[in-house]
Amino acid sequence: MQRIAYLGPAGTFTEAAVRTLVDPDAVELVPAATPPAAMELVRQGRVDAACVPIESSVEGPVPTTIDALATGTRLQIVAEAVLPVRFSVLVRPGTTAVRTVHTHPHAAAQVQQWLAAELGGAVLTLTSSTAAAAEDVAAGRADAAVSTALVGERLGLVALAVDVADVRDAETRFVLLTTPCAPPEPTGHDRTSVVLQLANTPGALVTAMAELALRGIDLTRIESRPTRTGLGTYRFFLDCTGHVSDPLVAEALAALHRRCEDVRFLGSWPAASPDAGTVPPDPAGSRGWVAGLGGGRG
Ligand SMILES: O=C(O)C(=O)C[C@]1(C(=O)O)C=C[C@@H](O)C=C1
Repeated sequence: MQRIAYLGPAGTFTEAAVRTLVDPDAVELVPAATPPAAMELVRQGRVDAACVPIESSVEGPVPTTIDALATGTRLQIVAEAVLPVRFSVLVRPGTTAVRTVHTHPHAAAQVQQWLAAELGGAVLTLTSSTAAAAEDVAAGRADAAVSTALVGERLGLVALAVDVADVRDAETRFVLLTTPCAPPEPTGHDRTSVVLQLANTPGALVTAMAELALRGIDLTRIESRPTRTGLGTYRFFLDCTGHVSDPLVAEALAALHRRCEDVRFLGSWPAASPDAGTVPPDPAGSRGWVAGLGGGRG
């Protein structure tokens, strides 16, 4: 039976995400304390894959996830899920006063206005996940948790408020990671991701991005993170539409490989929403034209 690690404990949004990506009855789900810990289990061969949050529509990237993708042995994204994120504020039955609130940093950022308005005096403590926060409430270590309705039911907590979110329609993207493998077959609505290490020369980033732009490939996300080797030294995370087997994407990746000090391929996988678009298939037949020149044609 395949073993899949996820950001636990049971009841996190990440568990809900992994359940949409794999058949939960056909795999063993293994909770891990943090995204890097889940990813390390894959690197050590102790699980077959890991599901971790990577991006929130409100808070942007999940730094621990993307840093762990850029360092250590390479892992590859093979699938993604995008889930709507709505929080419940959970307390033990009979709670009358809330002096302490526990939650995950991304959840805190998504409910800060609500917390200020409704539980202004309460002290906020950050936890490794929303489910860990709910476990703290059940164990009496906190008065309230910003968490999921599901985990509240599991732990016998009651909701002080449901559907709490400063920003309506917030979503989080989760990815399923494995050791390097042949990417899933292209679907026509795929996403490709790389991490670039660029020389510190004028125009290095803009020329790297131009390799995508000139080929009509849509850049869907760009992120920079410090390499931690000195001030002002960053690596860049680029997501674009298309699949490594699309000739234009392959050409762009080859060009990036020539231009950059290092390119780490993070995978090509089916996009969760079809808005990922497609990459033009070389409509002018330019590749065939060049190939023909070698044979004296054209
Ligand atoms: O704590 C959880 O339930 C998670 O799955 C993590 C996570 C995140 O890292 O963004 C997922 C979605 C919410 O935005 C809050 C927390």
